[in-house]
Amino acid sequence: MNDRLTPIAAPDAACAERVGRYLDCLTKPPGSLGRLEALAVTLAAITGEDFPRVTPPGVVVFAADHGVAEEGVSAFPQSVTAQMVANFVAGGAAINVFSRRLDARLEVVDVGVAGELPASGIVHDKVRPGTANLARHDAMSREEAGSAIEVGRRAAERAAVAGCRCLIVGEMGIANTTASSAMLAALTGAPVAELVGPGTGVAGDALAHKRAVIEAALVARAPDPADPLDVLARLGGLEIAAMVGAYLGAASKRLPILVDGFIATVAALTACRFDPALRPYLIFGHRSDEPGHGRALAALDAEPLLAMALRLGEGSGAALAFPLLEAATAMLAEMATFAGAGVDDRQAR
Ligand SMILES: O=C(O)c1ccc[n+]([C@@H]2O[C@H](COP(=O)([O-])O)[C@@H](O)[C@H]2O)c1
Ligand SMILES: Cc1cc2nc[nH]c2cc1C
Repeated sequence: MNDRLTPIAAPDAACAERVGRYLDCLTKPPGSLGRLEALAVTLAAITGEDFPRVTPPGVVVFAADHGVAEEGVSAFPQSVTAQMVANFVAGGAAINVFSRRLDARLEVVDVGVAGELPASGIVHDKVRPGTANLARHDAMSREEAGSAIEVGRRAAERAAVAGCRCLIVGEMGIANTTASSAMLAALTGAPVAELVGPGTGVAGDALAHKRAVIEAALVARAPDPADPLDVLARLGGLEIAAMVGAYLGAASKRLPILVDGFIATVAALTACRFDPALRPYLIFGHRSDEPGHGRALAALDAEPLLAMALRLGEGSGAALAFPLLEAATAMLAEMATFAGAGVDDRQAR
C-alpha cells in the first residue's frame, strides 16, 4: 500500500548519540532531568536536528460515526458526533481550549459523520456517512478503509506544508471505543473482557451488553489479524483509518507524533502493523482511564508521559503533554554548559 509513497526513514542514530553526549555537558548532574532527556534524544532522532523544534504544533481531529451505535454501546446518542463537530467549529471544546494555549494549528476533518455539519470551518473529506453496524456487517469495504487512510495522509501533508513541527492526532466518534476495543482484541488476541471499558460512561448491564456485542462481532466478522486493512475494514472506523494515515504521513515527513488516548493508540498499533518503521516517531502523551489502553500501550512497548485519569479523546491528552516536548527542546537550546557557565563538572565521587 505504501509503495508509491515516501518511505519512513530510520531515526537518525548519529544525531541521537551527539545529543545524548551534549546533554551531559549541560549544567545538571548527568541524567538528572530523567525522561525529559530521553525525550530530547527521541526528538533529535526523529527530526535529525541537534536542536529540534516542535513549535508550532498541528492538531488534527478526525470525526466519524459508527453504525454499531444502534446497538446501545455508548452512553451518548450518535447525533452527539455531529453536535461536537459544530462545537469544535465554534471553539468551545476542550481541544479548542488546549490548542489555543499551544498556539496550535487546529484542523477538524469530517471523514464520515452521519449528521448535518457546518459548511465552513471544517475540512469536508467524507468517505461515507458513518460505518455499517459491525455487529451485523463489515464496518466498511477495504476500498473505503483505504480511502479513509488517504484522508489522514492528506491532513498530515497539509500540516507539514503549513509548517507544523509536531502532529497531535485526535478523534471524535460516538461508539468508537466499541470499534477500537474489537480491533485491539483482533490485533493482539487479548481477551475482550480485559479490554472493554466504559467509554463515555456505560456501566452495569450496558457494559456487559457492549462486551457481548464485541465478542459476537469478533466471531461473525472473523478478521485476519495479520492483515491490518482487513481488521480496519471489518471492525474499524473511518476516523480510526484516517488516524492511521495521518501517523504514516507525518512520519514520512519526519514529524514527531504525539499520540492521544485509547482510540488513538489502537490506531497507532494498526499503523505500526502496516509499517513498523513508524514506531520510533510515536510519543505517547498520556495513559487513558479506558482499561484497554494499558493493553494497547503494552503491545507497542510504550510508556506515556502523563497519567491524569483522562478519557475524553479529541487529542486532549496529547495536547496537555505537548509542553513537555517544548521543555525538552528548550532545555537543549537554552541551558548553559558546564564550560560556558564556569561550573565544575568533576564529581567529588
Ligand atoms: O481517548 C480515550 O481514551 C477515550 C476514552 C473514552 C472515550 N473517548 C471518546 O468518547 C467517544 C467514544 O466513547 P463511546 O462510549 O461512545 O464509545 C469518542 O468520541 C472518544 O473521543 C475517548
Ligand atoms: C460530549 C462529548 C465530547 C467528546 N469529545 C470526544 N468524545 C466525546 C464524547 C462526548 C459525549
